[in-house]
Amino acid sequence: MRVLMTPPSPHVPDEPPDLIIEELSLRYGAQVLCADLSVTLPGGRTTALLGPSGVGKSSLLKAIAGLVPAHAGRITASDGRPVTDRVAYMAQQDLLLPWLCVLDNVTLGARLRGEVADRDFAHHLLNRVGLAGVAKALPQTLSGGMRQRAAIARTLYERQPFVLMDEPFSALDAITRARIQDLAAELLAGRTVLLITHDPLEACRLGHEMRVLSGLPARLGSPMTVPGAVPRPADAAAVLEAQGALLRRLIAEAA
Ligand SMILES: Nc1ncnc2c1ncn2[C@@H]1O[C@H](COP(=O)(O)OP(=O)(O)OP(=O)(O)O)[C@@H](O)[C@H]1O
Repeated sequence: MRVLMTPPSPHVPDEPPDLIIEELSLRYGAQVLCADLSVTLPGGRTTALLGPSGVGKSSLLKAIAGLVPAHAGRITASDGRPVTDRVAYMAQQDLLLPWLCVLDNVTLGARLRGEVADRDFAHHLLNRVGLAGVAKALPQTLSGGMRQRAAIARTLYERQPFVLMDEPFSALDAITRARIQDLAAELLAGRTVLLITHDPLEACRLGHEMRVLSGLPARLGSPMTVPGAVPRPADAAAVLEAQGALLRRLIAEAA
């Protein structure tokens, strides 16, 4: 029988590092996405990042992960250690390897690092995301939402101090989404998380702070916060109020 409680994570640092972005400039050829962008993502907290399509949210995430080169600027950790080799990154596309079963996709990072895979933890995660019955299935036999849950399990399996998630719950139905959001909040406690979402309610449920990226070149609005511990109940008055305020800010920024 698989354990039902989350095993203690050996990788949560005592003092989760801040992620510090200084004077960052990102470009694709002549297209300038951002210039002189500076922000500190607080250690051990989840920052929800919203903004119009095409503003550069995914590119920012990829730059932090080291997948897109910065034209100028610095991305560092407050503990002075490197960032890119301590990042768990979940892209918009699930990037599951089609020739590996779900379980082997979840433990892929360990295999790539030459570590012995923690199969108990992987099974635990698959159980928690509702995929215990398809651990041995190939990704192409799963629905879009199931594939996304497998990718979430793979990201949570990594237990890195920095977690970057690009619209991780977008393919999930409303009930599954709420359940997996709760699981993510539980397992991401103590991590420094940047979560891209287009859903103001999701941002207000999961974010210790919310930021809106807008404009060309893009700039970040001041942080918004909501009282209460995450994950916040979707129907809490403070969450609904913040959701409205966030939506108004998104509309104002788009005008
Ligand atoms: N590899 C690339 N080469 C050239 N241009 C790119 C590349 N990736 C993204 N872009 C462009 O950069 C801009 C920002 O894209 P990005 O995907 O970062 O935006 P986004 O805010 O994440 O959008 P969405 O919310 O739709 O996912 C867009 O104009 C996009 O076309």
